[in-house]
Amino acid sequence: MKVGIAGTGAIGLSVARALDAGDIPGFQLAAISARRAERAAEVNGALATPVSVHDFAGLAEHCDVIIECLPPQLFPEIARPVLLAGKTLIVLSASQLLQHGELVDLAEEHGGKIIVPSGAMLGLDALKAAAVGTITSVSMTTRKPVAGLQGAPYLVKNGIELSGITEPVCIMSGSVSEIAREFPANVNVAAAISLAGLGPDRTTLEIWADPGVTRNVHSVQVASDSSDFTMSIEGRPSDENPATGRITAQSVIALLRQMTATLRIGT
Ligand SMILES: NC(=O)C1=CN([C@@H]2O[C@H](COP(=O)(O)OP(=O)(O)OC[C@H]3O[C@@H](n4cnc5c(N)ncnc54)[C@H](OP(=O)(O)O)[C@@H]3O)[C@@H](O)[C@H]2O)C=CC1
Ligand SMILES: O=C([O-])CC(=O)C(=O)O
Repeated sequence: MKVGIAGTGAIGLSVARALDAGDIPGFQLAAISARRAERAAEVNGALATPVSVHDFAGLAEHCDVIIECLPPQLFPEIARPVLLAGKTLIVLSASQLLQHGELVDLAEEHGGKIIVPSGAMLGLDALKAAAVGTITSVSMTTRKPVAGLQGAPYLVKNGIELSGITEPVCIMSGSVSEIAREFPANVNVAAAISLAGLGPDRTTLEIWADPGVTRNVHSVQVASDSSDFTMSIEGRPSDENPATGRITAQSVIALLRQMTATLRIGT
């Protein structure tokens, strides 16, 4: 299958390299999309087999599977042409699905598929299994280094300055739906958890800026009629973007490998 990568930053570049190295059987990197021609040239320079560069419509036309690794606000621009063409869209900016439910309808109408990888989170398998029964509560806490939150629209709008903090500060708490509107680049994990479990209105979230952590730390507590469980992950930052955990790109590679695997483990 031909893969197109939209956005070649921390996640996109890592996945492009794995495809280029032949580490994902059954999938071939066919095209990329970049904001700047220099970036596209830089990425192609790092690949053994350079690929063509397209705009989003071109990726939709030339590829079977398109991996969205873009700044969150561009999500509808890539999702529309891909889903209209009935192709498969792998979504990293998962928070955007909460605001763009119409794109799921578009996929349904045109035979497109939307896949949200586990990304920087764990335990989506157990949560989906619990959701077959009755989940009573899902509560999540995310702690981030201050640098990972700088520039978030909510902080800018409310004039919240975090650079001098010496103690952890709870920046916002509420439902995932409420928080996703204010922190689009910081709640992809929470969005995926909510979509796998109780839904964004009933999944609660606290976001902390913590000067004592150097990694994103996500903890989730689940209560259900089949099981109660607690999950926690400390993601090591990627080299290219300290706000993005290194495991995120690895999760996409694992997802692609699983799509063609004979032996498949986990939900
Ligand atoms: N689901 C999950 O668990 C996780 C999801 N994410 C999300 O995944 C997404 C990607 O993350 P990450 O790779 O770290 O982000 P980066 O900022 O590292 O990369 C984004 C890339 O998109 C490029 N880009 C910007 N505009 C365009 C455009 N118009 N056309 C093509 N490319 C463009 C940027 O180029 P340039 O540098 O030139 O602007 C950059 O190379 C983000 O939304 C992030 O929030 C992140 C971590 C975990
Ligand atoms: O932990 C990460 O790598 C990124 C993150 O918080 C998110 O996108 O929700």
